[in-house]
Amino acid sequence: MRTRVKICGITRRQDAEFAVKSGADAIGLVFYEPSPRAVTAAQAALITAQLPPFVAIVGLFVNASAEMVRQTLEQVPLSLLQFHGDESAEFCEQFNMPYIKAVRMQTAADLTHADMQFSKASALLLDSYQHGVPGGTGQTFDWSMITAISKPLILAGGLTTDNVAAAIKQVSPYAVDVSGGVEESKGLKSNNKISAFMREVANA
Ligand SMILES: O=C(O)c1ccccc1NCC(=O)[C@H](O)[C@H](O)COP(=O)(O)O
Repeated sequence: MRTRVKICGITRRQDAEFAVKSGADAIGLVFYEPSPRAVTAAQAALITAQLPPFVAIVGLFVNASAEMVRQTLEQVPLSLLQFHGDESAEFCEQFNMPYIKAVRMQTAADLTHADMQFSKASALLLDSYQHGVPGGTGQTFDWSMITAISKPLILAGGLTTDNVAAAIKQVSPYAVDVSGGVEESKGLKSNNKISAFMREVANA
């Protein structure tokens, strides 16, 4: 099966459109103010306004209030929610929307525990653990910690054109998620890097 691609941390409309034109299955919008990739709901509405159908628009939240998630949902046509903080399963499930739970991998047990705890998640997204940094670290983690789970697995954390083929070969994820690896500078994506990344995934 083809490996899906999500390009996360999009802050400009032209980057969203180029990602989709290049074959990305999903784009991610970061609704977490301390991030250099943060967007407001109003910006996100503009970024996504002209996107074609059948592309998933994923809204990323880190320990946001339920009210903030609801307000964002009112303004942005999100297909999926991504929770990248310490949210409980109960919190994630209250919006009656499909959701992805991010797991910051320190040990293999983190994955098996999250698989059970977030039994209603559409997928688990595995990211690198770095103390005090919720995500977008640009760091890989030890993929040998990954074991089979009961739901689709999205591999993230430090993926680039140089390592994504090896990652797919070793992990066989449902999808890969990239942010820093396709940027020219924080928050600004590079068309050349997106094209090269998509080529590597297609050939993997
Ligand atoms: O991108 C951020 O700044 C960010 C901040 C807080 C939580 C998550 C964040 N990003 C998540 C992602 O973009 C990716 O899903 C993932 O962390 C991989 O990022 P990267 O290692 O840069 O490819």
